[in-house]
Formats: sequence, C-alpha cells, structure tokens
Amino acid sequence: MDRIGVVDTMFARVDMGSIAERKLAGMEGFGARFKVVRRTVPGFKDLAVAARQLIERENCEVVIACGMPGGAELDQVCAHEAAQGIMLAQVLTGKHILEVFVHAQEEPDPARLTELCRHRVGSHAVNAYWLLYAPEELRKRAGQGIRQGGPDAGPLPA
Ligand SMILES: Cc1nc2c(=O)[nH]c(=O)nc-2n(C[C@H](O)[C@H](O)[C@H](O)CO)c1C
Repeated sequence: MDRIGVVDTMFARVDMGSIAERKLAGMEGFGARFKVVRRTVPGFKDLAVAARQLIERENCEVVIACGMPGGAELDQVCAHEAAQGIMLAQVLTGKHILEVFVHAQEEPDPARLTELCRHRVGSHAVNAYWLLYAPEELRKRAGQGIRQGGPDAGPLPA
C-alpha cells in the first residue's frame, strides 16, 4: 500500500496535521490504495528531517509538511531557514514535500486564521494526492492563478 506522510508541529496554534489527515481520509483509495503516516515535531525547523525520515524510513511517496511561523521578525527569518531545509530534503530524497506554512501574521483574527489553515492545509492535501494519483488534475489547472488559503487570483488575460 502507498504511504502519504503528514508532519506538523507543536508550535502551530492549529492542529494542522489532523486537517490533512481528515482530508486524505476522504479521498478515493484511502485505506485500500494508500494510508497516511503522521508525525509531529516541536517546530518548523524540525520538519525537514522528519519529512526525510518519512520518505526514507517509512517509504512515503509524498509528504505534507505543515508549520506556522509566528509573528516576530525572528520567526520570519527562521521560516526562511526552515523552508530551505525542506527544499534540501526534497532534492536529497527526490520526492515532493509540500511545504504548508501559514504565517500567524497573514490573518490577525483567530477564527479567520483557523479557517485559512483549514483551506490551505486541505488544498495541499488534495495537491499531494493529485501529485501521486492524478497529475492530470494539476495540469488542467496550469496557469490558472490557483491559491491555497484564499481566493484564486485567476489567470491573466491571454
Ligand atoms: C524562533 C522560532 N520560531 C518558530 C516559529 O515561528 N514556528 C515554529 O514552528 N517553530 C519556531 N521555532 C522552533 C524551531 O522550529 C525548532 O523547533 C527548535 O529550534 C528546535 O529545533 C523557533 C525557534
């Protein structure tokens, strides 16, 4: 059975991993064709190695790496470093690791931030599934200004 990895952090103020797990549990083939392997790490700098472990030790085909950068300037610098680590892990493993970061400062209202999280994590869970099983769904949407966590930007005029 295929495996899709989900890793999230204790630092985040929303249970992002569970959103991804629930979304994947509703996709065709869950439990029969693929299962989800879940890990949680302290913070976003710990995501890259956990994602690599999910790929190399747990045989995950694709990983969703969820993190929430805090609002301080230091958090933004660290988010950039964490993102670089995730990119390195992708190159080293040759597998997709979808970096799903929701910056606390994207939305000051807590309820809206939670909603943004739900939308972004859910959308990337579907993207991970499509990368594995339905790349044509991604191809259909090429250049359409698709966004995760907010309204789509839409395509520019031809
Ligand atoms: C400054 C900082 N900011 C964040 C953050 O905004 N979001 C997050 O998930 N984690 C943060 N961390 C913790 C690190 O990612 C990491 O967990 C620790 O440095 C231990 O490796 C740190 C250290």
